[in-house]
Amino acid sequence: METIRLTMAQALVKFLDQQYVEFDGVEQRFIKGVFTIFGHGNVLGLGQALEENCGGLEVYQGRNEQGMAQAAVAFAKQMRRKQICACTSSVGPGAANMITAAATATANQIPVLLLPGDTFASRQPDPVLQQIEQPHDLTISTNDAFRPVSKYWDRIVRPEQLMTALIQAMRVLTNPADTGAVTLALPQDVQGEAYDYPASFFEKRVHRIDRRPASAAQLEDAVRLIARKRRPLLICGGGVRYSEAGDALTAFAEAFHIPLAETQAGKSAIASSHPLNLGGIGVTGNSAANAIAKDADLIIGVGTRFTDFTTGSKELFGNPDIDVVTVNVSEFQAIKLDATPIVADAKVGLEELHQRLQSLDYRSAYTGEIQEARDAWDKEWQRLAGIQYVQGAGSFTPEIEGHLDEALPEYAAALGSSLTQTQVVAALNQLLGDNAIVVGAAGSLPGDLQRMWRAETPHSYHMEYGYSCMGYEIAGALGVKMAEPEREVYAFTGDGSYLMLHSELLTSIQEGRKINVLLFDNNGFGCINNLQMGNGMGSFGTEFRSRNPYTGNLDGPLVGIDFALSASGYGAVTYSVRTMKELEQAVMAAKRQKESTLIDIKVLPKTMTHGYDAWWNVGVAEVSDKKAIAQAYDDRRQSLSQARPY
Ligand SMILES: Cc1ncc(C[n+]2csc(CCOP(=O)(O)OP(=O)(O)O)c2C)c(N)n1
Ligand SMILES: O=C1C[C@@H](O)[C@H](O)[C@@H](O)C1=O
Ligand SMILES: [Mg+2]
Repeated sequence: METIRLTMAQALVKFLDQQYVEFDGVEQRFIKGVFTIFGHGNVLGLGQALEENCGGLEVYQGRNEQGMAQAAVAFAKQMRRKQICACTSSVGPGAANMITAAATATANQIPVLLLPGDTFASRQPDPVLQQIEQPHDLTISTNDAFRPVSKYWDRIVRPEQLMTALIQAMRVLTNPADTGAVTLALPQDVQGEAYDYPASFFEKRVHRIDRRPASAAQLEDAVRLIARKRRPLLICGGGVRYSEAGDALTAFAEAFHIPLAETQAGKSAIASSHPLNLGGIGVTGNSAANAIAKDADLIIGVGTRFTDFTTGSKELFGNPDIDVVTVNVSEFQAIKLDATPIVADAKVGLEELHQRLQSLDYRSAYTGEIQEARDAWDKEWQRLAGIQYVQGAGSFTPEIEGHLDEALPEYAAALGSSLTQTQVVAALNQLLGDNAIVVGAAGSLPGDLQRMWRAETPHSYHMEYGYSCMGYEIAGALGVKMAEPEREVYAFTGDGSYLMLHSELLTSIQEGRKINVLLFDNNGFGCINNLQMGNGMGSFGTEFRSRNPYTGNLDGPLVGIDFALSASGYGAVTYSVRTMKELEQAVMAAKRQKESTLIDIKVLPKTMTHGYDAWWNVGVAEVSDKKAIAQAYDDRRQSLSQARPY
C-alpha cells in the first residue's frame, strides 16, 4: 500500500482540498477556504499545514471567532449548502467564541466545519494555558461545549483517527436532511504528530447530493387528502431554496390555483409580485398570508420546520377542518404537526405530487380571495411606506402605540431625526434595486423585512431567523458577498446588533469584499422593548439610557452613538442619514463605492411594523402586582386554549 507521511494537520488540509459535491450533474469543489484566528492551540499544527501547502483552499484572517464562523455559515447558506468554509480557532476562549456560530449553523441546518484547537492528548503540560480543569473528568475541555450544538462531533486524539472522522464529517456536511455544524476538536500535540496515511485517502472524492424520491404510498395518501380540500395553502420554506425548487413550486401553485406564503428562509424562492404569492406568514407575517392561513383547510408545508414564528405558535391555522401535508427531505421535519408526510427532496416531491394531482383535475375553490388579500396588504404597505412623524402632542400615533408615545419628541431631538422605520424600509426597497441581496438576523428588522420587502430576484433575501443571532448581520453579509461577489450586499442591522458584533466589517475591507451596512439606530433594543411593554411590563433595561444618579436606574438621558464615526475608523465609507433626501443620496453614493460602506440611519423607536393577527407564545409571569401583566397572562392563556397542543 502506498503511503504518505504527514502530520495529522497536513493530512486534514490535503483531504479537505480534495472534496467535491455533485448536484443535478454539476460537480464543484466543496470547501472554498479556511477562516483562521491563530493561537498556540492551532498555529504550529494546522497553521503550519496551511502555510506549507493549502492546495486550492483560500485562507482568510478573521477578527472574532464567532464573526468569522458566522461568515462561513452565511456563505454556505447563500451557496444553498453546495459549498462551505472551514474555520479554525485556538484552544479555550477562541474555541468558545465559535460555539454561538455552531449553534447558528445547526439551528438553520447549514453546514460548517469547525476545527478548534484542543488541550494536549498526552496531558504532559496540563494545565496548558487556557485549559479548564474539571477534577472529576480530565477528558473534558471547552470543546465539549460544542457537542449540543453540533450535528457531528469528534476529538482526534490519534493521527490515524482522522480518517474515519473526516469520512463521517463529510457524510453530515453533505446530507440535506440532517446537516449543521461539524466540530473536529484537534489536540495541539496531535496536530503535529506524523502518520503514514494511505495515499488512497487523499484521492479526489465526489459526494453526490441525491434528490430523494417520494414513496408511492406517501404520495397516494397526500393526493387523497388534497383532493377533498377546498382551501389549501402552500408554505414555502428554506428547503425550497436549498433544493432549487422555486420553479417546481410555482408550477404546482399555478396548476392547482393554490396560494403560497413564505417563511423567512423561503423568501425570494418565488418573486413577491407573483399573483399567488401572499408574502411572509406568521408572527412576522403580513395581513394577506395570515388571513388566508386562518381559513385554510389544508397546509402544504414544503421544506419548512414549522417554527413558532411560522405557525403563530400553532394558533394561526384556525379552520376546525385543518390538515397538514408536508414535503420534506427530513423525516423528523416531515412528521411535525401530525402531518401526512412526503419524505422527499422538495423539487422531486413536488413534481411527483403535481403529476398525480393533475390526473385528478384538481383545482382549489378560491375565487377572488387571493387577490383581495393581496390588494388589502398592498394598501397597507402603501400606508406603512407613507408614515411620517409629526411633531407635537397628540399629532402622531406610532405603529407600536401606547408605550413610549410621550418620549418620542425626546428621541427625535436626541437622534436629530424624525424618520420612521417603515418609511425607510419601503424607500430602501425601491432604492437598492432588484439584484441586491439583503441580509438580516435579529431585532425588529426581520419582521419589517419579511412583511414589507418585495423580493423579485431569486435568493435576494438572506435572513438568519433560525437562531436569530444578533451580530450575524455584518459577518453574514461578508459570507454572502463571498458567495455572490457580483451582487451588492446590504446588511440590515439594528444599533444593538451592530454593538454586539461587527468585527468582520474590517475583514470585508481587508479582503476587498464590499458590503454595505444599513444601520437602523433607534437607540435601544427596540423589539424587546415592544415585547415587554406589550405584555404589561414597563420600559426596563431596553432603552439605551444613562445611569440616573437620582433614581439609580438606567432612566437618564439617551446615550447617543455616532456609528458612522465608528465605522469610518475601520476604513468604511460612511454616511449619516436623518432625512429621506439624505437616505436617497447616501444609497446612491454607496452604490458607487468600491469599499465597504455604512449608512447610519437615525429612526424613531416604535415606528416599525406591528403584528398582523398572529400570536407568539412567550413566557408571561403568572404572578405579579401589575394589573397589565395579569391581563397579559390571561390573554396568553386564552390564545393557548385556541392553539394546537402539538
Ligand atoms: C446574540 C443575541 N442576544 C440576544 C438576543 C435577544 N434579542 C433579540 S432582538 C434584541 C435587541 C435588538 O436590538 P437592535 O439590534 O437595536 O434592533 P431593534 O429591535 O432595536 O430594531 C435582543 C437583545 C438575540 N437575538 N441574539
Ligand atoms: O427575542 C427576540 C424577539 C424577536 O422579535 C427578534 O427578532 C429576535 O431577534 C429575538 O431574539
Ligand atoms: Mg435598536
